[in-house]
Amino acid sequence: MDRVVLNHVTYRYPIAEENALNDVSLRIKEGEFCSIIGANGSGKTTLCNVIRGFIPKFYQGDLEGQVLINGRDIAQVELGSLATEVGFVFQNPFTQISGIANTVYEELAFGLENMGVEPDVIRRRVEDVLRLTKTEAFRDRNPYQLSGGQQQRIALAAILIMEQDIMVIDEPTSQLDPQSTDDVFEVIKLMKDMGRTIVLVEHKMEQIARYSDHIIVLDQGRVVLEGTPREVITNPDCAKYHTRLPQCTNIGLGLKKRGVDLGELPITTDEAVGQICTYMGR
Ligand SMILES: Nc1ncnc2c1ncn2[C@@H]1O[C@H](COP(=O)(O)OP(=O)(O)OP(=O)(O)O)[C@@H](O)[C@H]1O
Repeated sequence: MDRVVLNHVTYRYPIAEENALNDVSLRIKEGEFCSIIGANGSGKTTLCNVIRGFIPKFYQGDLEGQVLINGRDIAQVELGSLATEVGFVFQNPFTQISGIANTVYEELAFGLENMGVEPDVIRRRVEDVLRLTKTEAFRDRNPYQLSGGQQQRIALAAILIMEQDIMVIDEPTSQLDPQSTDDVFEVIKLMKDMGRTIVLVEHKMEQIARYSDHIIVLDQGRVVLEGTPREVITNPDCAKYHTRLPQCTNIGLGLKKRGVDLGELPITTDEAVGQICTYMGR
């Protein structure tokens, strides 16, 4: 089943001179990990805002085309109802924290309490999510006193607990160090393993190559490339759209130029290590 479908979506912000999205058509299947990449200003956040219904519900402007979430046209769906199907996390976790919870435990319980979920069920779900996201150590800490990486994991835990099908996650690691980035990707992978559909905007190509099922490349509001990580990353046009290739792919290309052919271009470190070992007869 397709969780997200866009048919010929074009959108222009109020008083903007250019369209932010131009005739975008795409499909994101149930359980798929789909990454959106592209240069600054290519329309990634705008696309996220379309999928979570903020365009056209909060943003005015001209929207053409059709957006289906779980088969329903969002033009006919209330934002409140959409919020039960689409969860989202954005770049700055600080802005996601409710500001009224004294502890991480209360922060995680907050959304469920608002929905009137039974206290026993809330306790069980909070415990489960703390365990699954390996954030038990923070349970009694004030969310504002956590580091950026820890806050981002709590922001992800807070949407995981809501049990929506579709997770829209926009540049969650842009302010994080490498270890925190890995921790955040582990939580996103956990969401995928739990069957959630992931729509991720990211610039970190190593992680995108490793975790995604599908990559969509945007350029000036258009879908210019899409496919599996291998199809997109090894496409010679990929770099043209101001996307960086994974380091191991660059190394593969560099070796090829010097006459060392490893076979298929590696897109992950593990692949590169395997190919180099084979080449060296190890
Ligand atoms: N609220 C707004 N009003 C008018 N124009 C906007 C608004 N938000 C974004 N835009 C414009 O729409 C286009 C797409 O912006 P968007 O933020 O979706 O790109 P992006 O790919 O997410 O960029 P980045 O990587 O910098 O976050 C840009 O030209 C941007 O200037």
